[in-house]
Amino acid sequence: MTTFAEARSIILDNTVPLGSERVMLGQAVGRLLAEDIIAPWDIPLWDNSAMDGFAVRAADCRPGTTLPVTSFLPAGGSGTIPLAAGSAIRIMTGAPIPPGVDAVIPIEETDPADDRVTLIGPVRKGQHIRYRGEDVTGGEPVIPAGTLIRPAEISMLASCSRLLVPVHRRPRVAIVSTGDELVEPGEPLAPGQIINSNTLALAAAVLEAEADPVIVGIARDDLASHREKLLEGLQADVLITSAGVSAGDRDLVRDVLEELGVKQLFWKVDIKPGRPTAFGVRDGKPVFSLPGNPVASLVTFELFVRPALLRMMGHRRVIKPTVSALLQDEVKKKPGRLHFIRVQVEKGSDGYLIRSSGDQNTGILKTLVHANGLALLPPEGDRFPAGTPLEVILLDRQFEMDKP
Ligand SMILES: Nc1nc2c(c(=O)[nH]1)N[C@H]1C(S)=C(S)[C@@H](COP(=O)(O)OP(=O)(O)OC[C@H]3O[C@@H](n4cnc5c(N)ncnc54)[C@H](O)[C@@H]3O)O[C@H]1N2
Ligand code: MOO
Repeated sequence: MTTFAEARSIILDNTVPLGSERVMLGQAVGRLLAEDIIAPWDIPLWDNSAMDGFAVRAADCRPGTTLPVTSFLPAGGSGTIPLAAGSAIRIMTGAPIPPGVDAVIPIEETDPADDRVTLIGPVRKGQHIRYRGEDVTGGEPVIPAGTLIRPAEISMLASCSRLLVPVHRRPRVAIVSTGDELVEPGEPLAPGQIINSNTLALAAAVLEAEADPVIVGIARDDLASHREKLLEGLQADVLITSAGVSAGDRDLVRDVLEELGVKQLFWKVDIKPGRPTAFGVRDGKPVFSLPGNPVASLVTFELFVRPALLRMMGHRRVIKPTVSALLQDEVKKKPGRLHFIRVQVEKGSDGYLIRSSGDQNTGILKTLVHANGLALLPPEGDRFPAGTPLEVILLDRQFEMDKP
């Protein structure tokens, strides 16, 4: 059987970043830059004042000197009128430095009157001037391809007037749930039927990974319905199916995917939950077949699908790091498989502490609701006493935030 590490490397060996598209600057946050950005000009574009105050020639200035104020230069003023020797120009932060000026005196360091100003302290040549190009030189690479665009990158792109930003495409991720027993949430439930929670849960997981979910609907347990829905799903960049991948008589997913040209690269991974997971490709498109149990389907999304989506969006770091945490109460399992148990993580004074969030049966969804981490129980062990250090995947980091 495929090990967890093998499964993950098969998946990542078969996913590549999608091509690029151009998006409006205002929509680019959270995307991954697809090209290097080169500054088209110097930033700032001209010498300008760093303070509200007076533009002067340092050589004219001594403590106690009074200079006539000849004009006023607001930010956005053109700053082309030269400073006459022995005078001062009232200047605002951001206004261009007029010819002849070599220092700016902040208003607090002066004694201003209507049309003149008296200086209080000494003035150093060059003080409070922001020089052209001191931040960025035109032609300089300012943001490399592959960078996650945050508000800081938006600010730099705006300063370069890049209104259309080249970013990696977000994968469109088709979701097909399978099973005759499924009814959509809100519909009346006949005996034996179950509510299709996986479609919306997986769509939410896709959204949380910042990709675009495409809900295809439910494939019923017959070949025609499977063919129709799976073929529709294969039009997207990624296909995720839910259920119908274990050993049941009606588990048609893998057969129909094969018929539709999907090459299966593994089926069954040596983990719990999530053993029946299958993965394949069709013309380079990844196809994930996740188990139907709601817990197994979300855990396998976290372990296998999310890293692949991140890679497709251009992320270079795609695997959540694990943290080490001390188990607070004993847990047991059957030896043999790697288990991912749902745990509650908290921060103690000496590091992370974990305890099981409840019944670890794959059918128990509540335990996932109450969990904020998945702890790895190594295959060989069967008893993990309190105090055992375990690796934990943090599902969310809310618990690390401080309360006001
Ligand atoms: N003989 C074997 N039986 C099973 C095996 C096995 O290896 N041999 N594996 C078990 C494991 S582990 C899991 S997990 C499940 C996964 O099976 P499938 O992926 O084929 O899923 P189903 O059997 O169709 O459904 C399992 C379970 O999940 C519920 N389900 C299905 N779809 C949805 C949905 N969209 N929303 C909510 N819940 C859903 C379904 O009703 C079943 O209760 O197989 C074991 N059996
Ligand atoms: O592995 Mo199944 O995925 O236990 O529920």
